[in-house]
This record gives sequence, C-alpha cells and structure tokens, in this order.
Amino acid sequence: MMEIVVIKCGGSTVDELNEEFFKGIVAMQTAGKYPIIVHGGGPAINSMLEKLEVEIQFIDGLRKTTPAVLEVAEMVLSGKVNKQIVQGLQRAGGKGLGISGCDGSLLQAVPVDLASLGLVGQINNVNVSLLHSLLNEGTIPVLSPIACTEEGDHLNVNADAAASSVANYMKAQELVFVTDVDGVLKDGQLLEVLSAAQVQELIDDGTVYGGMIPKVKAAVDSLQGEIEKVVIAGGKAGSRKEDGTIKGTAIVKEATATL
Ligand SMILES: Nc1ncnc2c1ncn2[C@@H]1O[C@H](COP(=O)(O)OP(=O)(O)O)[C@@H](O)[C@H]1O
Ligand SMILES: CC(=O)N[C@@H](CCC(=O)OP(=O)(O)O)C(=O)O
Repeated sequence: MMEIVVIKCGGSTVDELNEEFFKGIVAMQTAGKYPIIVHGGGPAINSMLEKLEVEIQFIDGLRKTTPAVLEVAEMVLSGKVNKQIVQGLQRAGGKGLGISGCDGSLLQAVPVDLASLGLVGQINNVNVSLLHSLLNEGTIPVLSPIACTEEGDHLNVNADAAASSVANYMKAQELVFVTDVDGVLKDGQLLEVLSAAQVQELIDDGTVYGGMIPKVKAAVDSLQGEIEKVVIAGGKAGSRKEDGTIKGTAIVKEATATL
C-alpha cells in the first residue's frame, strides 16, 4: 500500500522553512513514502491586501472573501507562495510540482455561506486519480488551497481544512501541520499527545485560540478516516529535538494521559 503523508505548511512559517526542512521531505520520498504538500499563506495575503488597501476581515478564523479579496488570495497563494515551496523542494533535489486546487479540478468545493463569508469554500471532492498520477510520476505535489465549484467558480479554502480533506480522500497514513509554534502549548509547555476530547476542552477553556482552532479541528476531523495520528509541529530549525526528530503535538483518537 502507498504510504501517503500530507504536510500542511502554514503561511506563518513558509518564509522560515530551510534547506533541512525540504531535504527531510525529499528523504521521506527516497525512503518510499509519498509526500503531498498543501500550503497556506494567510500573512502574505494580508500584507498584499494592506498594500492594495483592501479591507481584511475574518469570521471564526475564515477570511471573508469578496471578489477583490479572492483575486489577491489566488495571486498570492497560487503564484508567490506555491512557487516559493516548489523552489525549496527543487533546491533540495526534489521534483516539486506546484498546482492550484482549481487545476484539473483537483479540489472541488461548495460555498460555506455566501451571505456572510463570500467566496469561501468547503471541499466536497478531491481528484484523487490526478494526485495518484502525479505521485506515480515521482513528483511531490504542492497544492494551493483555491478550489473550484462544479460551475468553475473559484473559492478560497482554509488551508488546514484543505490539507485535512486531501489526507482523507487520499487515505493518507499521516497528516502533519507545520506551523510557527512547536505544537499545542499550555502555560508555555508543549502538550505532546492529545485526544479529540482533550482538544475540545482546550478550545472551551481558551487555551487554544485563533489560528490554532482550525488546525486542531481539522486534525480531529481527519481522525475519523484512516489516519491514526495527526501531528502539529514547528517548521523552524530550532523546533527539533537534540536527536533531530521534530518536536510536536500528536493528536490521536484516544490519549492515555490526562492534561
Ligand atoms: N494553545 C496554543 N498553542 C500554540 N499556539 C497557539 C495556541 N492557541 C493559539 N495559538 C496560535 O496559533 C498560531 C498558529 O496558527 P496560525 O497563525 O494560523 O498558523 P499557520 O499559518 O501555520 O496556519 C500560533 O502562532 C499561536 O499564536
Ligand atoms: C478561507 C480562508 O480563510 N482561506 C485562507 C487560505 C490561506 C490559509 O489558510 O493560510 P494559513 O494556513 O497561513 O492560515 C486565507 O485566505 O487566509
């Protein structure tokens, strides 16, 4: 069976990803696994919107996406950030292949709530045969989270949710969220293992807030499929333990330890 690993690169950390990170992904492929990257780019979209003086608004962690915002989000995600990651892979000796979720109807979606959120989508299908062809060609697909509707309209999708959908439709073994913190923290301490129930407690008591909420929710959603474990980890070089393994929070179906 193909061992597929979906790696979500957060926009918060994309500029910090170094050669070691990309070499790690290429090494994963050399070891016989099939990595797929899904990336975000929230901070880069914000800075472009600011330059263009377009209003920025988030509702429950999702960007309100007017047609003007979509144009900028698509340009930044599928143009700038996507190619930055492809370049990182290529410099590390990998066959990075950048593709937007709209190309080949890779990510198909429906609007979440047109009236309040505008052109924001939730994925209801993934073109798995196209992704399998790309994997079988030896490429490392790099997906930007712009999806399309049956009518061919483009929608902006939260990248954590997009990564979780790709992992579920592709029946991935692992899903890793790479972000700008070492994992889920409580009082400054890294929580190494969390169950779905514990994740909900941490949201309810405010320990998990903001951009960490869609990540832990996407992690819990993914555990309903074949995936046994989802990891939230830091992408910076400093986010590694002394033995080189990446620090992180594993979210599992059932955790044994209490918080
Ligand atoms: N309990 C928590 N532990 C760690 N980070 C948290 C927690 N709650 C909220 N956060 C915030 O979530 C951020 C990561 O989410 P986000 O900025 O959306 O990253 P990304 O762009 O990688 O998706 C962290 O930088 C931190 O500010
Ligand atoms: C609908 C929605 O919110 N889309 C996100 C897509 C990018 C993203 O999710 O980037 P991060 O992973 O860096 O947060 C946005 O426009 O910011």
